[in-house]
Amino acid sequence: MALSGVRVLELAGLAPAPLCGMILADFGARVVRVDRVPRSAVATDVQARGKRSMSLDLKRPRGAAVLRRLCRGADVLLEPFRHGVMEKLGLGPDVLLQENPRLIYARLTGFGQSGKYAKCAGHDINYLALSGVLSKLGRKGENPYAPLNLLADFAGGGVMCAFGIVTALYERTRSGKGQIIDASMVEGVAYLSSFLWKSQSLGLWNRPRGENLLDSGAPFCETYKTSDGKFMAVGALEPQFYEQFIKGLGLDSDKLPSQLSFSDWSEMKKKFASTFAQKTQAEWCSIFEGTDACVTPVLSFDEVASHQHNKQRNSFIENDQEEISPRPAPLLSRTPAVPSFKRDPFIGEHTEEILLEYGFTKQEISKLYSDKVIESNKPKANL
Ligand SMILES: C[C@H](CCC[C@H](C)C(=O)SCCNC(=O)CCNC(=O)[C@H](O)C(C)(C)COP(=O)(O)OP(=O)(O)OC[C@H]1O[C@@H](n2cnc3c(N)ncnc32)[C@H](O)[C@@H]1OP(=O)(O)O)[C@H]1CC[C@H]2[C@@H]3[C@H](O)C[C@@H]4C[C@H](O)CC[C@]4(C)[C@H]3C[C@H](O)[C@]12C
Repeated sequence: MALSGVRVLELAGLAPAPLCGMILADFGARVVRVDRVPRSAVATDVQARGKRSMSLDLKRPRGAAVLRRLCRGADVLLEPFRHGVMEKLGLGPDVLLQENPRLIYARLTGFGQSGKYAKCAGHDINYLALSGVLSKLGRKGENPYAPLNLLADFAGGGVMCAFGIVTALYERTRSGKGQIIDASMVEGVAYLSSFLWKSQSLGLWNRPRGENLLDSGAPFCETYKTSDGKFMAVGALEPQFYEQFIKGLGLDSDKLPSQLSFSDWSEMKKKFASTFAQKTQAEWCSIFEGTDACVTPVLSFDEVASHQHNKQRNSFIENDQEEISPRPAPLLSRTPAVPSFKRDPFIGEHTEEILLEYGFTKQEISKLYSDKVIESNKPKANL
C-alpha cells in the first residue's frame, strides 16, 4: 500500500486525530495509538481500525523518555492536545526534532499553535464558527447550524492533517528532513470554503443565509418528502438538467416562472413539494433513474450499503465483527488502501509488542511495568 512502512505514533485524542490516524493506517502506515495510564474503561476511539494500542504515562518523566525513544524510530508523531501541553511534558518539537530530524511532528488543534485562542478548549462547532463557514449554513430565517462534526473535526481537521502529513512525507524524500505541521481546524475548514470566497463575484452568496443557490434557497437544489415519508434530493442546477427535472415531475416549464427567478423560488418550492408528496420514493426513483435530472434518493445508513450503485463499487465494507463502514477513499488503482477487518485494539493491548519492536529489552519493559509507567491489556488466549 502507498504508506507501507511508515511508522506513526498517534497520541490518543478525540475524534479528529483518530480519523487522521485511521486514514494513515488504511493506506498502509503502522499506526500505534499511545493511550493513557491508567487506561480508561471505555475506548472512545471508534476510528481505531488497523491501529495498535499501547498504554504509557506521559506525565511520568520515564514515560516521556519512552515516547522520546519511540519517536527516534518513528516517521510521524500525531498529537491532539491544545497548544503547550507537549512542551509541558518535555515533548515539544524542539526536543523531538533535535533527536530525530526526520520526524514529521503533526499538531492537530482547533485554533492552531498561536493566537489568542490557542490555549482555549473548543469543539467542532466553535472552530466552524470562527472560520466564518458556520454563518453560511442554515435555512432561511433560522439560526446557523453545524452539520454534525463533519466539517471542522473531520474535513478541516483529520483529513486536512492527513494531507499535511503525506505532503511532508513526500517532501522528505527530497530533503531528508521532517518538519512541524500546525493543523488548525479553523483554518482547515476555512481553506475548504475557498470556493465561497472565490465565487463572491458570481452572485452565488450575496443573499442572506438560506436564500442562495446552494444553501437551500433554490427550489432545484433541495430535498423533498415523498408520500411514504422518505426523501428525494434534487441538484438540477444547469438549465439542461433542470429541464429534465421538470419533465420528470410531470410539470410544464412554460407554466412555471423561469428557473432563476429568485422572487418565485418559495412558490416553486411549494409546487415541487406538493408534487413529490404524490408518489413514493421508489416511484420517483424509477422515474428519474438513468436521467440527467440530478435527482437521487436520500438513503439512510441502513440502506446505503445495499444500494445497487454502492454495491457495484463495494463502497461499504463489513469487518469480522459484522460492522459496516465506508471503504477508504479515494480508490487508488495500483496500490489501493486495504483496511483491516479485525476488531479495534483493546487499550494497551500491544504495549509489550510495540516496545520490543522499537528496540526495548524485556528487562526494560518489566521495569516499566513494575514502575507503572506502562500498562498491558493483552486478551486472554482462548484455550
Ligand atoms: C465523542 C465526543 C467528541 C466528539 C467530537 C467533538 C464534537 C469535537 O469537536 S472533538 C475536537 C476537540 N478539539 C480538539 O481536538 C482540538 C485540540 N485539543 C484540545 O483543544 C483539547 O485536547 C480538548 C479541548 C479537546 C480537551 O482538553 P483537555 O483539557 O481535556 O486536554 P488537553 O488540554 O489537550 O491536555 C491533555 C491532557 O492529557 C494529558 N495526557 C495526554 N496523554 C497522556 C498520557 N498518555 N499519559 C498521561 N497524561 C496524558 C496531558 O498531559 C494533558 O494534561 P494537562 O491537562 O494536565 O496538561 C466526546 C466528547 C465528550 C466525551 C464524553 C465525556 O468526556 C464524558 C465521558 C468520559 C469517559 O471517560 C468516556 C465516555 C464519555 C461519555 C465521553 C465519550 C466521548 O468521548 C465524548 C462524548
